[in-house]
Amino acid sequence: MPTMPIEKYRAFQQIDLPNRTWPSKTITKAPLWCSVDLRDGNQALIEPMGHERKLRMFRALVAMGFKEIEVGFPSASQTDFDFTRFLIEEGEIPDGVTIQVLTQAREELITRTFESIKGAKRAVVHLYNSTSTLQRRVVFGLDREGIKDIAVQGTKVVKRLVSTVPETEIVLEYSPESFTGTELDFAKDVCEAVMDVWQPTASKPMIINLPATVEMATPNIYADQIEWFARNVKWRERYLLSLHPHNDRGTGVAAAELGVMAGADRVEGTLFGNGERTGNVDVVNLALNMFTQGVDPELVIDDIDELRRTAEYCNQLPVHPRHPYAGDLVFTAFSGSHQDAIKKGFAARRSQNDVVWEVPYLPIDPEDLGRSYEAVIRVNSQSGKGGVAYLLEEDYGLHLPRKLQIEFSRVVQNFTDTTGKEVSAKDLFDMFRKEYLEARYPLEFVDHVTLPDSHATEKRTMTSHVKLYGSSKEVHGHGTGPIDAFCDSLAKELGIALEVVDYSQHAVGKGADAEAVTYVEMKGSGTATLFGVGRDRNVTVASLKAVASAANRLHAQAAGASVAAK
Ligand SMILES: CC(=O)SCCNC(=O)CCNC(=O)[C@H](O)C(C)(C)COP(=O)(O)OP(=O)(O)OC[C@H]1O[C@@H](n2cnc3c(N)ncnc32)[C@H](O)[C@@H]1OP(=O)(O)O
Ligand SMILES: CC(C)C(=O)C(=O)O
Ligand SMILES: [Mg+2]
Repeated sequence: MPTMPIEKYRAFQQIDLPNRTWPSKTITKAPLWCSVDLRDGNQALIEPMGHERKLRMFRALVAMGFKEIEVGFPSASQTDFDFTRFLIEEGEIPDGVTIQVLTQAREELITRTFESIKGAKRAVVHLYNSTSTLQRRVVFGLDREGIKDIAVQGTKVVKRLVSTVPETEIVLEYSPESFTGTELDFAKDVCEAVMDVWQPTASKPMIINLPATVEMATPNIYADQIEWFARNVKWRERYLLSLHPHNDRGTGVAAAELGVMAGADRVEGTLFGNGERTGNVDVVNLALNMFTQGVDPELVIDDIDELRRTAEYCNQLPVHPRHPYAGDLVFTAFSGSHQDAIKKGFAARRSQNDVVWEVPYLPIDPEDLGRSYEAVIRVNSQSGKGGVAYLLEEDYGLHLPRKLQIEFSRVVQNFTDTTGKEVSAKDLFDMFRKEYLEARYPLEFVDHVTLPDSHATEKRTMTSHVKLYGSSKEVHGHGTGPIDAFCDSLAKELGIALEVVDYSQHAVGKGADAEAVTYVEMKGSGTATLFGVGRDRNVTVASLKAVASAANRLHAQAAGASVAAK
């Protein structure tokens, strides 16, 4: 017994194209892009764009470098008509940019459409009628000839009206709407009939747009349909073959890519895939896919966050946090092993000065899209030491030794496991500060004086002022350096036995603001070691503070708590 009522559905029929060539093609050049945000995207919105939102979107599309922009369906709404007039009358359309307007193949609608484009230098008049078996039967109640006639009559009207806009160069675009549900021989028949009326030439080609109005099959089938069409429909050099994929099966981008491999010249789509139902094909996704293959996408997408804000404002719809390239979380790694690999990838790039982008788990350099690395690594309970260390390094300039990374990540893990929450870089630094830099109880280092030794040996005597359980004390120690001497004084005068196992130091900041950070790994009376960290403008003071930090942490550990947990 099937789990679902499969008897209600039929498999899409394969296309008979045994010698298909598209599977071995590579995309080496960007197609002509046409944005349909202001029409197809707009018609799918809960609240269609008004003038102000349309203009903001139009300007963003122009700034990106779109050369063709479908600005509306002027015969359908006064807003779209007025907007088209506004663009023309206010000189908003830069040279090299062509507006496109959609119309059904109905005379009164085409006439109104022509009224909307008067005065434009160039305009694509996009004529459509549905040709699929289903729509022929249930929507139009017409046979093939009847449907072809709608297309032919519509084209004749367009041709006749060209003389009403003498200052405008008209390009005809014809869409056999619901192409993917149309028999290929019939799509050919209709499109050739339209071409017979329009008489395109190689120097003045028309556009034939083959929409996956509804995505009905796997993307290879769409590619087969496109290749079949390009090979079998006459006058290939007299028309630009355009794709208009929708995303019903979630494969709109794949369909467009395979369609381009199959010979398409042009792609219609929207920013971030807004559009009817599951959307139109996402042109940003497509363009950036090309970019990651070293192909010039011929669209500027260097501030993807701003572009996303524009789309979200105009469409009044959010872009999903995991949306390819654009989502808030797509350049973010929470998981420990990914963070570790990304951190190493960045370090390798820095040391090798590589031109070619190769960082594990990051298919594109976020900086190319105007996104910073800051958000790349984020820390929650799934994260490891690498992510924690990365954030402290990137945001606070702290280069934690590897063993300290492991030690501190336990403190972080304890917190994230308990709260279940993400921790920001600032949270991490606060934890680090409390755990190490502010570990001042019971021992606080106050200051020190190093005295020249009267016996001219290598050792020196150092007097330090400390507080122990809040009481000021002066202690004296002997050693080859300040750390050595300080440990000596702590052991002899306060009974705190400490041994330095490892030591490292680096500067944070530059010039007058520079500070030293010292990390000391120390051993108390037991065998386990732990770290102390000190920070100060004075290099020696930073080291002595680090020793005190370690002493306090050993004390806290002996008492069964981390300093941060107190
Ligand atoms: C796949 C796509 O995205 S196609 C674009 C769809 N976009 C839109 O429809 C948005 C704007 N549309 C509208 O505002 C309206 O549909 C209008 C103003 C264009 C037309 O409105 P109406 O005149 O009320 O007609 P409606 O849209 O209901 O169309 C239905 C009629 O047009 C016919 N029709 C539909 N599409 C076409 C077409 N492309 N060419 C010719 N006739 C068509 C239908 O067969 C139907 O005819 P009938 O009334 O004789 O049964
Ligand atoms: C008007 C046509 C091209 C359309 O939007 C579609 O078929 O999806
Ligand atoms: Mg569409």
